[in-house]
Formats: sequence, C-alpha cells, structure tokens
Amino acid sequence: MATPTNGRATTDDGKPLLTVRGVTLRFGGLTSLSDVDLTVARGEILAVIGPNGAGKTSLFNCLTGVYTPQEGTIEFAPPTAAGAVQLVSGSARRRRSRKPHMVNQAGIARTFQNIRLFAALSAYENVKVAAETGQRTGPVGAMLHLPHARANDRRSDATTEELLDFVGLRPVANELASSLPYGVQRRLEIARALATDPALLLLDEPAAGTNPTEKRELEQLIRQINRDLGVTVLLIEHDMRLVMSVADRVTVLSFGKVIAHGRPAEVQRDPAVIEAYLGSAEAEGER
Ligand SMILES: Nc1ncnc2c1ncn2[C@@H]1O[C@H](COP(=O)(O)OP(=O)(O)OP(=O)(O)O)[C@@H](O)[C@H]1O
Repeated sequence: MATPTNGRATTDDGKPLLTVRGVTLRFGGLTSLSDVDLTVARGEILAVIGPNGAGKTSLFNCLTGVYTPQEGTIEFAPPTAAGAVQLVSGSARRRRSRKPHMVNQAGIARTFQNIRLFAALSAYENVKVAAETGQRTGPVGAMLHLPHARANDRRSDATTEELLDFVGLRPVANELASSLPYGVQRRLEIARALATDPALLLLDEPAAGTNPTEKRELEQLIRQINRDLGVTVLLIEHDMRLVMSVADRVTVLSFGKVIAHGRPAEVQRDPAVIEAYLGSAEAEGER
C-alpha cells in the first residue's frame, strides 16, 4: 500500500492533532452544539459519547465542513504539515470553513452513521476510487495513458489490495458493495476512508447494526488502525463495551454541551454522565 504516512506514530505523539475551541452550532432556535471544547491528541483513540440528539454527529459535520458553526474555531495540525490548518475560523460576521474535500485533503477521513458506499461498484472499486482521489492524474492524462497516469494507477491498485487485505476483505473484492452483509460493508467503508491516507479517522457509530462477532472484529480493527497504521481515531459510538475497551479517553456530550471528559473508567462513574444517560432512558420510557 502507499502506506499511510500522515498519521504514522511519531515521537511527538500526545501533541494536539485536532483542537476544537468554543464551537457553537445553531439550527434556527435549536442549539445543537454549545461552546464545545475538545482536543484530540496525536496517536490516541478518543470516543465521543452521549444520549441520542446530544450533538455527536453535528460535531463530526462541523469538523468535516458539512456545517459551519456560528461560533468557535477548529484547528488541525497533522505531523506532516508545515503548520496548523484552520478548518473553521473567522469572526462572527465572516465565518470561514473548509469544504469537505479540502478537509479530506488536509488528512481527515470519515465513515457515516448510515453507510454511504457506492452500491453499484465492487468492494475493490469503492476503495480504488478513494485511493485515486489523492492523486493528480487529470482525465486527459488518464485517457492518453501518460506514464505518470499509469504509475498512479499502479499505486492505487497496490493501496487498494493492501487495504482490502488489512480489513480482511480481499476474498470479496469483486462483489458488489450492495450485496455484502452489513458488518462487511462497515469494514469496507473504513477501508475506503483509509485509502485517502488520513492522519485522523472519524468513525460515526461503526458498530451500529453489527452482530457480536462483528463487534469484536471491529474492536480489533480499530486498534490495528491506530497501532499499526499510526492513525489517530475519533469515534462516536453507543456501544459502551466497545468504547470502554478501545478508547484512551472519552468526551461526553449532552444537549450539545461537554459534560465530562477523561479516562473511560473515570467517565463511567461520573455522576453527571450517569444522570444524562438515566434522564434520556427515562424520557424514552415516557414515550
Ligand atoms: N440539519 C439539521 N437541521 C436541524 N436540526 C438538526 C440538524 N442536524 C442536527 N440537528 C439537531 O441537532 C441535535 C443534535 O443532533 P445530532 O444528530 O448531532 O445528535 P447525535 O448525538 O448524533 O444523535 P444520535 O446519537 O441519535 O445520532 C438534534 O436535536 C438534531 O435534531
């Protein structure tokens, strides 16, 4: 594979990779995120948890340029970049936010709560399309089979094959994405995100809809991505067993606010966290 290099574990692991400061996102009268501060350190696995509607996906959408928060800044500092990249910046009157493809070029890749694969393409093609996005071959170069276009094509093939091996999907490389079982599609989506060589991987509920065996395999895969590829992981997940087992640190959101932050065991016994989850369970029961 054109081995991921952006996030390779380095001696400066622990320095901030992503810094979110004072982010507030409103939809009309509804405040989805309220003055959120969060730091993801290079090399770690950070989980963001919280009851339904707490603002977790909104946060991912702010990080990836889908939404522009009305307040706050987001800074990304991958080890390979000369300086920090401002993903969200600007004054109250003039907000600036990088577009999703620019966020990806900067070194952030994501998966989605509802899987978004190219259903009519094979598993192989899904990953290869992503591997090609980072390359500079234009349509004319590709059409004329120019030498650099052929070299890029070979590189994309190598990356695709190695990533499919990495996630254990080489045997289904030629199957249509839509024909694969749900848990396999989730792994494929992760391989596709990794093909863009990210320093930071955002996983939005990767265990949703998977069975217990797939959950265990996913847990292992997240660890391998972090340890073997040196990719920092920011994870949204409802499955507490998975969160408690893979996360180095956990941030808890409730009604758009950060209510707790720390090591998994600390967060688990934090009264504010217990209250937030109990409250949401009671509200569910009342429906
Ligand atoms: N595009 C939007 N327009 C209006 N409101 C929105 C929009 N996106 C999110 N919201 C609202 O923002 C709040 C937070 O939603 P969000 O999806 O971020 O929560 P979540 O923590 O990811 O929830 P879940 O765990 O159920 O996925 C909710 O009240 C939601 O209805």
